[in-house]
Amino acid sequence: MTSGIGATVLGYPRIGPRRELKRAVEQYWAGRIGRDALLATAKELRTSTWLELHDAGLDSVPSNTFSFYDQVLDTAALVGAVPARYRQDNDLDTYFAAARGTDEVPPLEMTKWFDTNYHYLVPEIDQDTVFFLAGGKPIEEYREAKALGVDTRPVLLGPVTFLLLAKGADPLARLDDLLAVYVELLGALAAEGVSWVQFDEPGFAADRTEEELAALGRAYERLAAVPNRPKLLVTGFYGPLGPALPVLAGTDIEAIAVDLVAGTTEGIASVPALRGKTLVAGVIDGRNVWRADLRAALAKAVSLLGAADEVVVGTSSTLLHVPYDLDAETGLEPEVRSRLAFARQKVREVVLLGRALREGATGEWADEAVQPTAEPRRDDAVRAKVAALQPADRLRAPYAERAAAQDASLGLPPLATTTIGSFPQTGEIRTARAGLRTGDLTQAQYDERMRAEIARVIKLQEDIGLDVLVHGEPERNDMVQYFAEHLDGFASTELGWVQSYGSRCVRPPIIHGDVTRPKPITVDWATYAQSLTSKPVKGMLTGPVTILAWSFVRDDQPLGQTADQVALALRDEIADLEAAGIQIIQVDEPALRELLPLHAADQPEYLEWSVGSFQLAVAGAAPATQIHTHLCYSEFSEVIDAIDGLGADVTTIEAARSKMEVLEDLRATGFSRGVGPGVYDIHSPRVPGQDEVTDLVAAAAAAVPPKRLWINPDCGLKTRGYAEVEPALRHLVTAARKVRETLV
Ligand SMILES: CN1c2c(nc(N)[nH]c2=O)NC[C@@H]1CNc1ccc(C(=O)N[C@@H](CCC(=O)N[C@@H](CCC(=O)N[C@@H](CCC(=O)O)C(=O)O)C(=O)O)C(=O)O)cc1
Ligand SMILES: N[C@@H](CCS)C(=O)O
Ligand SMILES: [Zn+2]
Repeated sequence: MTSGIGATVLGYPRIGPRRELKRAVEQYWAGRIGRDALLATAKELRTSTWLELHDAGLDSVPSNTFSFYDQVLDTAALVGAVPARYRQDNDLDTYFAAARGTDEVPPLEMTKWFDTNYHYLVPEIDQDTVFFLAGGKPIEEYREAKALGVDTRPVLLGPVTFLLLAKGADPLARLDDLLAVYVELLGALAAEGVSWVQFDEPGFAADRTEEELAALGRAYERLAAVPNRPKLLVTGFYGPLGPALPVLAGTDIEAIAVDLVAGTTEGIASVPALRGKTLVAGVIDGRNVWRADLRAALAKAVSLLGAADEVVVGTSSTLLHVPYDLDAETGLEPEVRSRLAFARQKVREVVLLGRALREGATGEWADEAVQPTAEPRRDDAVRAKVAALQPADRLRAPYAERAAAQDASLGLPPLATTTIGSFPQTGEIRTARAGLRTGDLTQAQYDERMRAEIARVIKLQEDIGLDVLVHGEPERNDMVQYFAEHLDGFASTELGWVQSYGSRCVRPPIIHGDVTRPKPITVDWATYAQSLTSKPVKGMLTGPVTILAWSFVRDDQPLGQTADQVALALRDEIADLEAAGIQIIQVDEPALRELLPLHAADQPEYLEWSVGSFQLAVAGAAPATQIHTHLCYSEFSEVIDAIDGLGADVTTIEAARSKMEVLEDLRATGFSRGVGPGVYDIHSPRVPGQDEVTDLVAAAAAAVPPKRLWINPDCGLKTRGYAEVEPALRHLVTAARKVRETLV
């Protein structure tokens, strides 16, 4: 009755413990290393991952979790669905062209991967897409691991989720054609001697229609019917599988993995078709960094014994979203460290639990399970403030009153031009920050360099002719981490890198206790910038929802309570900026959509606390202070009402990359305040031509009254270089002027 799968993790980080892949890929793009050197780095990373997971004692080790950029693009490449316009001399360059665009063609659209801070490239699938087995990545990686003595379990993005994530005319209608490729692939994997294959179907952790559920059932019936195939494990992480669980259980696959952190054990035992299958109980949190309560996790797994033929232990999701190794961190306070587990530590938790489930809760497991953990930092003053909050604390003056006060004090033209905040993070800026870290620069020397950079950026914006300026955020390593480093209740890591998209990584801070602001954070930089120009300079803050979304958040109290603590800190910061003479303040909330629960039933509660915390942060601002917010990286149609509810005076939003699709949503909701749909896609190195930007500005002007329309890029410019940014911003300002001239 052994399943042969046993304790396992559903996926693993791939960027490298020291971001080796990021460096190699970026050097390859810059032409500084060749293809062989890049491939060698990739191989070393895969090798060390497989050996580490194998040596740690996992019963089954996943493969094909490596990616040069994104697993969804990998899947498109595997099934021959990379659009022909990206074709280059070789497959690797075609792949990177689709990810990053070329001088001639923009890249594939990129958007949020479920409710995470990872971003995937959106496949384009329609009736003309010709699917075929175009690559052998899963087979090659299986062979590579086998040569090291590790018999792995290839992981594939499931065919139904792949189509659900695609854009085009009814991608799901192409399921049968796509399945033919998966069938061929399963045959090829079987011929290699593969014993298990994992199919990820996270699309089914969200609400799905009957038709989509039927497609899921049909897909796995078909794959299970392949003769002499490997055994099939289907996963559905980031939430409960809900009605998809009986559908999958009704097929002839061998195993199903359930997320028992975002979901519960409820209802699982009542799916009779699970008997005869293996259930991978995802009891170790793949998304957060808290050390598991091993006894509670074991109890959860034990409660499912009998629900299936066999129950084994796993992570709740892939470990892609957590850092590699807690042991690499040297600066964490012992109390905080005692509460944490990163990917490597989670593997150990899985191994220990697997043994405890099989052999009994004794020995090493028992010792580990009773290790004490520290209590979270407590601040009674902030707790009392949150407890005493009233609805009025989240209310601003009516918009009409605010708009009149702002018109009078700011006097901005129609189609006012601005940027989203950051200017390029140049090598010099990053070297200066590295110098501050190592002691090569004193704090005073570092501050001086940042001021010089701010002065340069202000002069450049004046020269380009922008209407509302920014200080450029040179002093920020990241828009969330920077604030975390200046607030109490947060911890930062040195090497806790997590992939955000492609080669771009973040180090999510850890909110381990009550949050307070010891002193003003941004005021000196903003006032210095304002002192250099007569144009208004926007103060720049990150909002409470985004700070939570891009951090690892304590799980011992409701998220709304933690968000309100962060909001109170930001409210004090806004008061200090206003007092220092800053008239426009932007509070970025790019992650508002990201945290939206996947199930509609859970969404109202989320929207209440998230919108409420933003309102709490900004509601202390005077009517004449113009509050901007900025959103990007997502489809926003689902939360357009919530965006309205934030009560910002101006909302800048990503639009260029999706060719202004958001304008239709804005029109449909009757959005009545200032809005800046992005007219420059900053995710691509490509500089948009003058006519292209002018066309986008004209399209925006046709959809939004000129007085309320702002002209800006899609997002901040920190990932770009000046060679691209300067001409693009000049095109943007010229486009705004041209369209302004057409207004009567
Ligand atoms: C807007 N986005 C963000 C998201 N999440 C965030 N937490 N932050 C965001 O801005 N999610 C959605 C989007 C898209 N995502 C990203 C994510 C990441 C980047 C990005 O540019 N990341 C940088 C790292 C930024 C950083 O922390 N920089 C530090 C350290 C820099 C560094 O590598 N230093 C070197 C030494 C210096 C040198 O020689 O260069 C080192 O440590 O070895 C800093 O500036 O101090 C990345 O490089 O991946 C963009 C959008
Ligand atoms: N102010 C930030 C927002 C990014 S979403 C920036 O400009 O980088
Ligand atoms: Zn943005």
